[in-house]
Amino acid sequence: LACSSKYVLSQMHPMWQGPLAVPGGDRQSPIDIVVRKSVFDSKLKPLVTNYDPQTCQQIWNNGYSFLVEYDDTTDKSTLKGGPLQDQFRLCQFHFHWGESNAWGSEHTVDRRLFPAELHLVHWNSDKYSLFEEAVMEDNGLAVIGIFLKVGKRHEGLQKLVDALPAIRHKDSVVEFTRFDPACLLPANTDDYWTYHGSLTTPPLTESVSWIVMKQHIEVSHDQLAVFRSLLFTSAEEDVQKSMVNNFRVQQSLCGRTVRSSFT
Ligand SMILES: N/C(=N\S(N)(=O)=O)N1CCCC1
Ligand SMILES: [Zn+2]
Repeated sequence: LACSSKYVLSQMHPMWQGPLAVPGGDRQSPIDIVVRKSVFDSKLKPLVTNYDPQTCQQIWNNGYSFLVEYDDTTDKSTLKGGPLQDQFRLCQFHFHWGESNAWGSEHTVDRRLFPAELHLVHWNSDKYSLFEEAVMEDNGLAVIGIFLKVGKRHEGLQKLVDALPAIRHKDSVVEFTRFDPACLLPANTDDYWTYHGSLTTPPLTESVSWIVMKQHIEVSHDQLAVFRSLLFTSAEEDVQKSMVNNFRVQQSLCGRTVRSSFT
């Protein structure tokens, strides 16, 4: 992928409407994290998350993934520390996964694919007053990426899995309350990689400080199978398409440095 051109065509997943010209295009996501090329930065701090389960509002199928949305009208669920200078507000989290356990994540580590990846999306509430503003700015967003591996059942995830059959079709939404996203964080949140990148779905804006956790979480095969029972398509459409492989292809690093918080 040419990194110098003003506009690059991003190889969007076939499910997405054709190639999309992306402004700038030299700090796109996801990427492969080449561990031996990452640079340890001793100034990187531990992440500080402060999530209030009372701000959890709804879960819905947006036709790309399913999202759990939080009330971000106040600073009740926040992220700070890590590589961040400011305080960020949690607005939603969602996942990307494959049709098989062999692939599904957006980021890779030394080309290693995981069956799924969780993204917790936050926006800079010190500098902006709405997500929609922050999404256009260099330091507007911070997304925590967490890899999922197939193994033991994730008890905290089950409440979310049980809600999925109610949002099988695109644009379906159900109330979803009192869910603490902290239960989805790995035990160790001190070890992470961080780099400047973009959203991995439209509008693909280059406004994201990515924080990719080194430690994965485990979910059961059956829990992932329920993710795959979701549909890309709305109830009215004649042909129903399984919601799988909703990940973007890897983008060029274009000279960026990935920093690590650990040696
Ligand atoms: N692509 C996105 N997040 S991601 N996959 O880059 O974390 N989003 C699109 C609008 C809100 C978040
Ligand atoms: Zn995502």
